[in-house]
Amino acid sequence: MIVSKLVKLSNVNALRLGRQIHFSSRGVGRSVCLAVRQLHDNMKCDQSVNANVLKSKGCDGEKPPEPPKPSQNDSMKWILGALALGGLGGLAYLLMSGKDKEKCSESSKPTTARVPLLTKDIPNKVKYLLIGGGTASFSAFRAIKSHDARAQVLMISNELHVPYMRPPLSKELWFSDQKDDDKTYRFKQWTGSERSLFFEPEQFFEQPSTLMKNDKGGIAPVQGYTVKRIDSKNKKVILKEDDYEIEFEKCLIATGCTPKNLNVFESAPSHIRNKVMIYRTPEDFEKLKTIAQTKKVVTIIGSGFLGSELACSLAKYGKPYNLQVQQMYHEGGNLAKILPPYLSEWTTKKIEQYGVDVIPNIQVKEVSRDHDKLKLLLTDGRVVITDQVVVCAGCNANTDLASISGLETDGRLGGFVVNAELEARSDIYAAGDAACFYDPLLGRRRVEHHDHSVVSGRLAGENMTGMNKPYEHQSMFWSDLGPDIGFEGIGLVDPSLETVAVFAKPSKLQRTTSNLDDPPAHYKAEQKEHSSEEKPTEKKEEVEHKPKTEEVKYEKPEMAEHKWPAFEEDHSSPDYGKGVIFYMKDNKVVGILLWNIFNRIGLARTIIKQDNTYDDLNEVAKLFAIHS
Ligand SMILES: Cc1cc2nc3c(=O)[nH]c(=O)nc-3n(C[C@H](O)[C@H](O)[C@H](O)COP(=O)(O)OP(=O)(O)OC[C@H]3O[C@@H](n4cnc5c(N)ncnc54)[C@H](O)[C@@H]3O)c2cc1C
Repeated sequence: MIVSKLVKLSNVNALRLGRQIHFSSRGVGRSVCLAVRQLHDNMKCDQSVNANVLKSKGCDGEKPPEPPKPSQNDSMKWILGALALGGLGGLAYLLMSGKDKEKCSESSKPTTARVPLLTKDIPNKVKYLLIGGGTASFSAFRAIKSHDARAQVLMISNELHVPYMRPPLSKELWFSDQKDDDKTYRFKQWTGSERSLFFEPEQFFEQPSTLMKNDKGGIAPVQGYTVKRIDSKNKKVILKEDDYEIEFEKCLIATGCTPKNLNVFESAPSHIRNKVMIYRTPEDFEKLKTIAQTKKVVTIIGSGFLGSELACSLAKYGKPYNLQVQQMYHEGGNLAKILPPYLSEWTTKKIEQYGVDVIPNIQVKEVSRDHDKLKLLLTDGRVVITDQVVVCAGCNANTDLASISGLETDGRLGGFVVNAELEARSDIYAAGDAACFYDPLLGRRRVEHHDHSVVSGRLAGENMTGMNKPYEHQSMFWSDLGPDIGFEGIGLVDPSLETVAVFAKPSKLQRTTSNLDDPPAHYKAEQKEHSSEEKPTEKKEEVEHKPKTEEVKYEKPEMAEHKWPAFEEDHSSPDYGKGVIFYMKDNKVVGILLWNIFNRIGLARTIIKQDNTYDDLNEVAKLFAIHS
């Protein structure tokens, strides 16, 4: 039976070309097959152009509270805190720390203190220095350690956590059974086993004060400190807190990015700003969870990955609390900057079925306070009342230290400009969200995805040990939206490019089974440096590191287990259950999105790497076994 449909393209202004491709399938109902070829305008709809940055951790939407300054007072507080732990000075410590709590009752700031409390306990000379305590930095550490077994690595982070991964913050953690006071942030992985958000437990890490004494090496995170400048000539970094200087031989900049806010909120008074947040950290997760349990309406602004994932997760999490979840954005549909318009439209309908009130094609024009709620006046004249706004409007690369350090940033893409070896200046590298790198195959790029931070961090780490390898391994990304949508992408996934798509109906059973048996490639990415193929060929001295109490891999949880509510099937619209979307440039495949198809990202990577022109993409699509 041959069933084919031509997709009705909507909101496409120029040069549209629709084409049907027919597939035969022996199974009844298995082959709604479709291919669309289109060339359309880029959707120019970034709500947050010129938006300034507002960090979310502060009380009442103000700037995040600074961790305590390293002063005599700190020492006193620390000593009193220690006494409190011993049960002797508890009251005194509580009195001191209670001051902060009072000042900032709605704050999502971390509760731990700066490590170390005084900069004198930070080594002033190290071989490897990492700026930023996120995924890219930690991946660089692993690569350095596997090539330089006794490496002593100092990591400086302005967060008060040891390194952790961010993706579960908008997905798995919302479905976890963890108790509200469990700060290990445990969640269920793909295989059903549990793990923590943190890559390694606290005891894996060295103290900064003892790092240089440990001849077996290790990594010491300096937490709650900001690097304000790099002196690239004299190879040292200068801390913002008290101008403390640290010399290095090799330095990595992996400062990530900061979520954007919107001018309409940023310019509002604090009694409005305290009901507006951005979302990036475990503290933001905690804060939003409490709001979801206690308030009536949460409004998410933004159509991208984060906004869409959070909307779906909140819709499910908030059901027992009767939470109403709204998602509004400037674009015409969810993920409009990733998906072709017809697929974005279809996804939007699905998200509505999950229980999210989606309001597309609008911006917030004005905001005011309505008793204990916010009143949003939209550009189409509508008024929306909400308890909390969560702005998910993209990210700005953290490049504050660039110009003062004589480092180039990319005016168009943002981020520190680095070459294919990820080097910005001699012995200074950049990786992760903050790096604007040269991809020899696809040109200059900046990528904000977990796997990219793993892959680029690893490459930078290897090159810091002298490997001098170019960027060759294409990273991938993924997203999960409710029970019916999961996808993985690679390369240039940009709907302003010409796209060709082939779809078939999904088989939910197969998805579940195959995922459990063979997790997709991205879950293996983090383990890759431990695999034999990645190990250096020359013999390295074996060095025992601190005991690992936990496996480091991150595996995607099985969404089917989360018992999403059953939805009415909508038979009136096409079913884009499962398919492959090719993104084309100069007749070559430069990006691939695998829609509800898993474990095939390696094949997609190979196709992009081959850099071929294809006469018939049907044949290429068949390689992905979309009907099996
Ligand atoms: C909620 C959420 C969900 C996500 N889900 C996905 C997903 O499903 N799939 C996917 O592919 N990607 C996802 N991402 C994106 C992914 O997590 C990021 O691309 C990744 O974390 C980037 O890693 P990084 O190390 O470059 O930056 P970060 O993780 O941001 O780390 C940078 C660190 O540097 C610190 N820092 C910044 N400036 C300084 C300074 N001057 N001095 C000291 N420290 C500094 C920052 O505070 C931060 O701790 C998600 C992101 C978020 C927020």
